[in-house]
Amino acid sequence: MRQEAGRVDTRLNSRSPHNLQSSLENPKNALEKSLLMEVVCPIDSQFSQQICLLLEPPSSLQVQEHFDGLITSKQCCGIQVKPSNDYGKGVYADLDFEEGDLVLKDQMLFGVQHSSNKIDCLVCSFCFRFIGSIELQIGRKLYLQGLGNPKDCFDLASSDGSDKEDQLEFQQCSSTSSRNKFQLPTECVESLMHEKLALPRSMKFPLPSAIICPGGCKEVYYCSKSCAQADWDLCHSLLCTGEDSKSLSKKALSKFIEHANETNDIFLLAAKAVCCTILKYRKLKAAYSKEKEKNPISNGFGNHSFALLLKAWKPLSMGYKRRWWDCVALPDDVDTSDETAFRMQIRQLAFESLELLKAAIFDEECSPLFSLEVYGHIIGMFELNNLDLVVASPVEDYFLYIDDLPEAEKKEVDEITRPFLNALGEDYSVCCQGTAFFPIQSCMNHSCCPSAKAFKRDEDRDGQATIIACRPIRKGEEVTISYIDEDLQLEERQALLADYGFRCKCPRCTQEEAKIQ
Ligand SMILES: C[S@@+](CC[C@H](N)C(=O)[O-])C[C@H]1O[C@@H](n2cnc3c(N)ncnc32)[C@H](O)[C@@H]1O
Repeated sequence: MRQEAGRVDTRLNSRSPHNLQSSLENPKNALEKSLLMEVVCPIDSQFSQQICLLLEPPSSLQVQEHFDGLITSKQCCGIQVKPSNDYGKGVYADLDFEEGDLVLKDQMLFGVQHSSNKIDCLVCSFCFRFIGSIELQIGRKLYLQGLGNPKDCFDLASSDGSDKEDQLEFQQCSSTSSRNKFQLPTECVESLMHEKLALPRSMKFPLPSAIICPGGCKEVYYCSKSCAQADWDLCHSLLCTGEDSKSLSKKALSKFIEHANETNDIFLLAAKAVCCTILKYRKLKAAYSKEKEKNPISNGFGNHSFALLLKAWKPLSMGYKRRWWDCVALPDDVDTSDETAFRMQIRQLAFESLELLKAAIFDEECSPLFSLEVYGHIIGMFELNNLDLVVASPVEDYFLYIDDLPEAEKKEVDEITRPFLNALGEDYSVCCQGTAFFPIQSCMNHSCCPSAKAFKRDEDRDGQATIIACRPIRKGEEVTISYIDEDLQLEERQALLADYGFRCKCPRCTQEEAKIQ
């Protein structure tokens, strides 16, 4: 689903699988070469009962209780999640909203920045706020573009920004290609990145210092110690490739990450969901064991391990799910006659990813999470519910500010900043882009004449989803958004919505269909 940002272009639908097509064989060729075999995951048959229980849709009462609790804890007053009339659950207004009102600010459950976007923007890996400084953002981007290698070629050495001179170290990158038309001397780019060179008026756009990962992986950075800790506790302790990683094998983990970067970063998101459930399970188990020690005769659970796993899984159980290979949209360049082969390839790709993840973080007590069935449903949940993650760039703000300065002042400043703007070229305004799952927003149903839209305002500077009323919404009315570009013609809209598994019957579609008949 799309999320729009105030000053930047409409984002594309995150359903188009990142790098997926290039990583797959032509389905017809694959079928002819008999590359496609029905992969078998032994965990699927070994834990079939537990898997059914994990994937069982929650009852209306469980949905109501879960979301009432979530809405209260997040203080998202004004809305309710409840069973919708026709299709599962939906979001309803609990008070009147006027056009332009904020309906919901939703904190993501899991999010990732696209790997291809990491060269352009250095953001906090937990809240997705831009970090460092304007100089670091520009210098790092030009440096990495100069190297032509977007893959984490830099290393922030200082954790608190206290020793700025030593803040950046560089790992060797081999490629020398460049996207820049206007090259700047290497020393100049390095000075900027090391924050030895200050750009005029950049202090007007202060950013939080970059904090390194507590596990020492040098691959993720944060805007604060609290974000670093929260991410560590949520999932990163198992996904960190640094010295303090809690994974089984850092080498296996690196292989999993490499595979995801080369094929589809939705696997990184699925890994976060698996890790989060495992870590929650371990916490619940520790609390349960402590309680048992204090009170040995208490009854507790029968099969307590699985009951604890179900509890840890609860936030994920609430998301609408189908198997990824059943719901992923058929790419335009795949013929419908090749659909079966294409879906088999997607299943095979998910299995490859799962095997790599298993080698890195398998936990026997959480075995059902490593079944292809559960892994496929987690990815399918992201495929059907995710919103584009968009955060506007402060570098764009900076250059717009310079452009708006009074003429004389602008001339003076522009002399210094122009070479950097020219070197960045059209990419100067690239925003942070990724994909994220938002627990409350993901309950919103679609309409081609929606009452609200996902729209980032100027003040929205992190990865939270912002839902704004696009017309008055009365108390009790359903809050709907459009999953697609609603300016498209009826049949194009219906074709895109078919990928979500339904034909839209909103008043607009009904009226337009009636006109045709
Ligand atoms: C993002 S979820 C929305 C919440 C969902 N109703 C639930 O129960 O969790 C998207 C799914 O909801 C259903 N859905 C959303 N809007 C719909 C509509 N206008 N007509 C029919 N089904 C819809 C489809 O199954 C779709 O794949």
